[in-house]
Amino acid sequence: MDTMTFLDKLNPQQRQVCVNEGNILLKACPGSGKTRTLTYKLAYSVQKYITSKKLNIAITYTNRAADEIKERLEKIDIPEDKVWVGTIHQFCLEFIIRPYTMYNERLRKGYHIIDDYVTKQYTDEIIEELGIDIGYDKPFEYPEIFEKYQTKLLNEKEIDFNDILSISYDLVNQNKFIAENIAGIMRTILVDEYQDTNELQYKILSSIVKCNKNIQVTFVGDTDQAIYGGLGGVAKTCDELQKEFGVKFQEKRLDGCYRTTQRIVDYYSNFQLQSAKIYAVSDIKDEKGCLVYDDTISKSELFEKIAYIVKEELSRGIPDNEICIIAPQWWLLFPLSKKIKELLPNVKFDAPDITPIKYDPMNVFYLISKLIFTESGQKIHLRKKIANEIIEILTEEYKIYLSDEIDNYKILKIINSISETDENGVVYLQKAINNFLIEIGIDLNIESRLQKAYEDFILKVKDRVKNNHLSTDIDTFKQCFKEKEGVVINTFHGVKGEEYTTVIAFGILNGYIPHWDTIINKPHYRESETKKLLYVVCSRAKQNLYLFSEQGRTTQKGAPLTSTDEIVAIDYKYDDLK
Ligand SMILES: Nc1ncnc2c1ncn2[C@@H]1O[C@H](COP(=O)(O)OP(=O)(O)OP(=O)(O)O)[C@@H](O)[C@H]1O
Repeated sequence: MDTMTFLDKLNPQQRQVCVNEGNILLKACPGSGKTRTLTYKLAYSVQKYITSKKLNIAITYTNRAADEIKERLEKIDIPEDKVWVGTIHQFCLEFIIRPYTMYNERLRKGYHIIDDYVTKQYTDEIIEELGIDIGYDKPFEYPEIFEKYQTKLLNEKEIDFNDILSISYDLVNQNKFIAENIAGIMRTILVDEYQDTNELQYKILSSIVKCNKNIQVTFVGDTDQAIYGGLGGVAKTCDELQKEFGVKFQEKRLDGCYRTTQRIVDYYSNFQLQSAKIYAVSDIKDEKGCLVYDDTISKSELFEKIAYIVKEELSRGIPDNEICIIAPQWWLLFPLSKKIKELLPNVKFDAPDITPIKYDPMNVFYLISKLIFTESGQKIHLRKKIANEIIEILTEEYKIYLSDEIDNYKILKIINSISETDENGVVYLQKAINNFLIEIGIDLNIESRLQKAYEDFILKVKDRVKNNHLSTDIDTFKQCFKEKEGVVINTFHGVKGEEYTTVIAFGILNGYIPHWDTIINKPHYRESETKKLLYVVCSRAKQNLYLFSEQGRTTQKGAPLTSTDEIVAIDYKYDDLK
């Protein structure tokens, strides 16, 4: 697509941000087109410097957001070799850790990345060994737990997600040539949801930018949506960014909300911390839609009511992927997911975390599984990329020697020749992975680190199947890798940045939102944290919003949970729930 054609799809303020050559801090309200602008800015930079080999980088907070931007870029036909889109952890792995492994003592002899599942396994073991009761505290608030955990990782040659950041920072900070090399291949760095960026992430990026002040940096976000403060997210000001990066930043804003009706905007403005009036500018701005809050429904009736709402919305012509059901935590969604599938057997559901295999593109067994469970004749380009990634992880991270004849072609040939031998997905997965490894010349009995990672992976799959009462047929496994489709079931945090015609949220109870940890340990942040999360939740809806503080849930000791104070405090004339 020609450059001008896609810029036409932006308003003048958004277009200005796209064509601006300086560094920008863009702050704006939900639905104002921040992600749209960032995507087009990326596309604009590619088109403007079409003959340049330099890369245009977009850093997103989640894998889902990265996929969304990639899809949008695909639609406007942007050459993919000029852009890179992914999370900060993927950025660090791809541009810093993998190419410069030999410059880090800890990584040099091989390493592998563990996820939060293994971290929890380790911390649970350590807590038991130490015999301490941590209550609602986070394990790493106890230095003795943290120390033992670190020793465990060192012994196992493992690194976790935090290590990815700290090792990356050490690499770019202690070896100027690494930062210079990376800076030399980049043209732009755009960061979405910047309010959730932590100090270390800013430092990694600034170490690179300081080596090439021609890199154009853009931070995009909304401080009212800063829901990861607990994980160290900091929304820096323009001055702070200038100090950190050593270059000038201009602050820019976008006005108007393209997503939502004015009624919903006015409602979620009750949770806004900064008082700036938001105007709906979409075609549906004057629609009444539906705005329901119910704090009388009992827990036992809730799932049937939600199923009824979904059915009604579908019958009114709302597409399934325009409806989402959300709750503060995954464990609240497992029983909902099971029940609603029974109640609405003909409706498709997309529950990204209620699947046997967790999305984890940095895990070699996830990548092998993806090749095993997806069609061999489709998306050949992507399959080749995954095969290359598998070779890279095995040789670079696990330091396994593969014979010269193992290339992406051979990997795909082996995977494609594996036939379905078992109806049980878990058994088939194990057999297929083992066959594959034998065929490429890897003996798990010799490669102990790979064997441990394999066992962790299979254990996690089994746990997920058991805990979520999932079916083990092969189709359930194939489903994990299908394109997103159906009514979305996700957490409040998981739908950040997304939008749906109808949002159905439940579990709005003191103890869940705000979480006990906030109520007990950080009471002074209680109001702001709760309001920010409710602001994010309600601003996902384009037209219809159903909120529930169901009755009948209790604490572990049996005390009833009450409706979240911050929503009860709102004086609003809601629609009746039919
Ligand atoms: N200029 C525009 N014309 C028409 N639609 C627009 C325009 N700008 C944005 N939109 C649409 O408005 C919706 C919200 O845009 P986007 O997701 O980029 O907002 P955002 O500011 O990133 O929101 P959030 O802060 O909630 O993540 C999208 O459907 C987008 O396509």
